Amino acid sequence: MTTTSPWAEHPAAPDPDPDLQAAVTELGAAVRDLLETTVTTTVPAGEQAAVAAGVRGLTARLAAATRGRHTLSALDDLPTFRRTYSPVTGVGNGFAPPVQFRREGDTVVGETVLGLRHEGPPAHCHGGVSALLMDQLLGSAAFLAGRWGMTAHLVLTYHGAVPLQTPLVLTARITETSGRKTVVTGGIALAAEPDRELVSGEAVFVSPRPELLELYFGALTTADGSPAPGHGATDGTAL
Ligand SMILES: CCCCCCCCCC(=O)SCCNC(=O)CCNC(=O)[C@H](O)C(C)(C)COP(=O)(O)OP(=O)(O)OC[C@H]1O[C@@H](n2cnc3c(N)ncnc32)[C@H](O)[C@@H]1OP(=O)(O)O
Repeated sequence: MTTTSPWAEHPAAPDPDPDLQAAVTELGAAVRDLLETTVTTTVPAGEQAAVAAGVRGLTARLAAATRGRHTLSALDDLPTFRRTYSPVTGVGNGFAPPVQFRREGDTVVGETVLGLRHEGPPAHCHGGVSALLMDQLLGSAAFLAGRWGMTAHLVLTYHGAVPLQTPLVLTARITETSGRKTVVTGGIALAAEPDRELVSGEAVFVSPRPELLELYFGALTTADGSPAPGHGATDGTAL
């Protein structure tokens, strides 16, 4: 398979600690419920203030040990793009629906249901959240075909409002490949009406030239402090 991923030739990390994976997944789910409930609750002010104090106490417990932005989580792996905290697919990210994408022939498909934490117009998805989903969907289609890249161009058309709390289907396919560039199209539709796209779009993904890879990712380390696969230790001048 032709690949444009700078990490594809590096060995995948071993499977993560199952206890940590389970705990992170459960914490992500609990925070997801919390986020959704904070934007839907109608309990009185005093009760909300009391809950806020409790949440701050829990946050302090988690803050006892944290990582910086140049350190991958212990659950993540670049060669396989295991990304636990993605705002779209990450089981550990409470904002994420989360949605998982899979290949079906030459198409990439994902199903999801959005919540009120994703609201823009009342009862409907925020246009920026649709863009977030589309970026990840189209990027995943490139990745699942072995062609990783960063988003260089993303154009969307909003044909119809995307309802919350309603099953959705996301589909995408590659339309063109050339050198480091991959062009992908796709859309979001109701699961009940998969042929009528509410959002459609096209994106160009470009695997960055080596100088940019070094600038963006040169300082990355794995959770144990080793240089991330594909990157040597740097002087820390990466962005
Ligand atoms: C499971 C994993 C799933 C992953 C999904 C992830 C989805 C989310 C992805 C993201 O959010 S990435 C974050 C948002 N994007 C960025 O921050 C990228 C910012 N832009 C850049 O860093 C650079 O512009 C970029 C790396 C995209 C390209 O820089 P390069 O210097 O490597 O590209 P270069 O100028 O050499 O062009 C290489 C090819 O791409 C083409 N190209 C570059 N920019 C383009 C553009 N904007 N539109 C169309 N084509 C473009 C360019 O014409 C050329 O085509 P040809 O080879 O045919 O001549």
